[in-house]
Amino acid sequence: MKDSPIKYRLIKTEKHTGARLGEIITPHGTFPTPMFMPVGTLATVKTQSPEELKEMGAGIILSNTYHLWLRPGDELVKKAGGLHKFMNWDQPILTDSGGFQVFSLADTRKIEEEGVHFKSHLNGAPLFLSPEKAIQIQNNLGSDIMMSFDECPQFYQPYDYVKASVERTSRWAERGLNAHANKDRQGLFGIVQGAGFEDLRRQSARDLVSMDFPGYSIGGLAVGESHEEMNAVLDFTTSMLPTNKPRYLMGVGAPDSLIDGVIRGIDMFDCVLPTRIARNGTCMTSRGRLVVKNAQYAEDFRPLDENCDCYTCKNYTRAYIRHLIKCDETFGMRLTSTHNLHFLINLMKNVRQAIMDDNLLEFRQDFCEAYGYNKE
Ligand SMILES: CN(C)CCSCc1cc(N)cc2c(=O)[nH]c(N)nc12
Ligand SMILES: [Zn+2]
Repeated sequence: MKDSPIKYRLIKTEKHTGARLGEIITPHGTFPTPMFMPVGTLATVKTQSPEELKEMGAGIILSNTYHLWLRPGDELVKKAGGLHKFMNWDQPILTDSGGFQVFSLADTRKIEEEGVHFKSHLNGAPLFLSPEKAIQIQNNLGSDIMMSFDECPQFYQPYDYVKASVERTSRWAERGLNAHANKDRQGLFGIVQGAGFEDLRRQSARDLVSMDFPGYSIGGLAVGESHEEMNAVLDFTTSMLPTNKPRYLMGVGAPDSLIDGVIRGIDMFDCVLPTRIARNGTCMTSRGRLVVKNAQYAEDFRPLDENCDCYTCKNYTRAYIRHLIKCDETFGMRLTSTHNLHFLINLMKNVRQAIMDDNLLEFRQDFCEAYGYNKE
């Protein structure tokens, strides 16, 4: 896409892996890659203010087409001046297309060439999403990076089902591109599907690359397959994509998956993990997961992570946070969410440095040993 508002600048490739250091330029600012993107499904990254997100180095956040279409409605957000104004976030925003939520949330859905008929997960009302509708909603939201409407098949679906699904997703991508109203202000990514089948991933990538999207998402992963299966798909998929465009691995992930995705040439990641596990007091630390609710921390007056410089670790102890979580105090979830988001954003900062220093594999070895991953 010649005049796309989304530009990728490749700065350096890491000497021993497929990892790359880059930056993505958008109408709302530029962010470095590889980057972890906090998820703000309902126009808020749960418990965090925009100022706190900027403070911790969040370069871009996610929001969600399906959820915002249902509540408060994309027309309302448009009337408010778009998502940036509505949620007081003046940096880049990426929205998913709603496809995934229809397949993961909605009851009784019927997939047709035209689009998907399903029932609202909120009140059971009949709904219909098509590629054109998904693009129109994202145009109304005004996100900087939009996603094509796709089907995310389960990883273990039979070959013939996945083949038909990939071919329909490619047709949907083209329809979405034709329906895109703000090509000068919003970039649209194609989403590569194909489950674990190399030839179907190649067919999907070839179809989408021929449409010249400004960036490409790798979908259909982080849907229950093993870590090894995900890595195997990435091993052959990223090389099918152009090197001068960003690659976004959707729905990933845990610290080891982020590092392994970067090694295989991924630039962008998103996952609800940090805020989701924070709500029940589970924290990611440099020494592995710590469930602060556990009794062993009742009189532990150390920070969650003695190697962390986040607001939570600089000011509060495990004992205090455990007390708040046990009493269902909202501030407890705020503190654990702050720490977990900071942990993944900071991990990506350290990974970018390791790419600069050409020692990403040593970094991975040290990180995984300290975290307790029994890596080979
Ligand atoms: C906030 N996030 C949970 C939502 C953004 S990522 C959602 C998401 C996650 C995963 N794993 C696969 C896919 C996929 O194949 N297609 C789409 N459109 N979205 C996906
Ligand atoms: Zn911390």
